[in-house]
Amino acid sequence: MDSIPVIDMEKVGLLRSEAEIDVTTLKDISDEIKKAFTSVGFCYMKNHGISKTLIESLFRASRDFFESPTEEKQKYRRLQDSYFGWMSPESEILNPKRPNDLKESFNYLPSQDTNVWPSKRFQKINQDMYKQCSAFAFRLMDILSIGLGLEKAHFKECHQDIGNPNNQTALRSLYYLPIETESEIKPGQIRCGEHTDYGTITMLFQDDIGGLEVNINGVGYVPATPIPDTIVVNIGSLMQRWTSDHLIATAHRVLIPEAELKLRQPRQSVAFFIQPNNETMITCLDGSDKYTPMTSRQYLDMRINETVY
Ligand SMILES: O=C(O)CCC(=O)C(=O)O
Ligand SMILES: [Fe+2]
Repeated sequence: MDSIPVIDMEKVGLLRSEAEIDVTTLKDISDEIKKAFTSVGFCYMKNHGISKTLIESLFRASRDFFESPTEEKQKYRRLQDSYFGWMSPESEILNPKRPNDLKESFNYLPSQDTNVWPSKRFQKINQDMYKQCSAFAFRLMDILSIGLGLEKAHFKECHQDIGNPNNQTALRSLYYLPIETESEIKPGQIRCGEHTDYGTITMLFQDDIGGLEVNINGVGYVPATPIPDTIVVNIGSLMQRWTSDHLIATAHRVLIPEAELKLRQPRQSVAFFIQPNNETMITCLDGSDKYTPMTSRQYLDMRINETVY
């Protein structure tokens, strides 16, 4: 596979109730998804059933927040030993060989909510989005369990505490600042440096600006061109480790689009980073000893420690 496939989730997405989805349907779709995740590590999903109105509301509310004065945003900044809250522009470096990422973000985990928000509305939209993303994530868990020949409930059970303190699954709104002139950009600086995601799976909602690129094996970096109403879904490195490199966590990055018009525009995206419960042992599912077992939390902490802040 040398491009990112589009998978139709109509029969297994949130437009269907769980009772409507039989194992044969899950098996069929899991074969298709597995093909994508064992080769490209990425796919687009359409007809996922997550409310379009809710997604649009989150993009709008996040943008209002990011475009508010820095002094205002400071009130909601991420506190030490917590992931919840605002992270200022250029505060993260995903590829240490490059200058700081040209982005800022707002992270939400229900269990770390300090109840300090720019507005009740922003909080409610994040809460609702977190719930819908979790519901869709559980559908993905069933599909992956079946696709890998495990009990249907296997991955669901390992993720059942999403939203609770012993699970680090997070919703992150990202804002890539508009670049007024090229002189603002340091040599080698991009919107988000090359990296693989840390967890099980990432669900990414992007606007129409573009810039996300995916390093397909044997092909090189290809654009993950925005396709309206789809989510970009990719495997994280914990899942690659868990499956002894069967499912692959593909490196990706966000460039600054060259087109003059787009250069002066901000870009927005929203990511839902799915993590297993903290104490879940990540032991190679094929019974091999390719990777040393460690808990989901130990693995996440190891990866976070490698990220430069
Ligand atoms: O904004 C994007 O399109 C991708 C962001 C990303 O890869 C990440 O935050 O892990
Ligand atoms: Fe990423």
